[in-house]
Amino acid sequence: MQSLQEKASVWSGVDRADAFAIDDSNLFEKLGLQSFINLSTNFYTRVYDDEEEWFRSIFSDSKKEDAIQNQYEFFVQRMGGPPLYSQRKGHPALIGRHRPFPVTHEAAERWLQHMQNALDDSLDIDHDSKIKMMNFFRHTAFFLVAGNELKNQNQNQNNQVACKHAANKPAEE
Ligand code: HEM
Repeated sequence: MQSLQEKASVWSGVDRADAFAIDDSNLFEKLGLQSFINLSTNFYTRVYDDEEEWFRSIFSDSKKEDAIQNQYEFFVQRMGGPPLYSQRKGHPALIGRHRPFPVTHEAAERWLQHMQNALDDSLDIDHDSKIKMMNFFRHTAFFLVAGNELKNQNQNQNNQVACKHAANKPAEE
């Protein structure tokens, strides 16, 4: 049986090495906190303004400011910065935390389109970092789609899947 990681690679078209090239250097040190805040603010402004109700409604139980903070704190800690997310909320457990949401192939593509547009707007992020981030986002998005399909196959399964998507990278590296 294909693992979630293998499905993520096939569906996203991004292999593991490219997905985790975010670990080849410390993107937090390179870009700084404000770039991550700007990116998540731009991204979620697009999401909450989406003309497609089916997509917008996935986020309707969350306050925009909370969603922005959750996202940039996770990105910061995953890309070499301090563990802001885990200090506040514990392990990211991305599959488990996305359990309530319909993370379909279609939703992943729309999420990624908003993120691509937000990155295109980001003058404070260099081209190489954008490519690395987008590969990580794309692979992770389809990792979540694979987790969503597993959930649908077995509603009672415990989805605590340990994975490199959520591993902390020490700030001093
Ligand atoms: C594939 C399409 C995706 C959909 C439909 C989706 C949907 C959602 C929704 C509805 C939330 C709740 C908003 C909040 O209260 O924070 C959320 C949270 C979150 N998402 Fe996603 N997401 C997707 C992809 C991703 C990807 C690719 C990542 C990481 C690279 C990610 C990381 C997170 C994080 C860290 C949170 C905060 C979780 C929490 O603290 O509860 N998501 N997502």
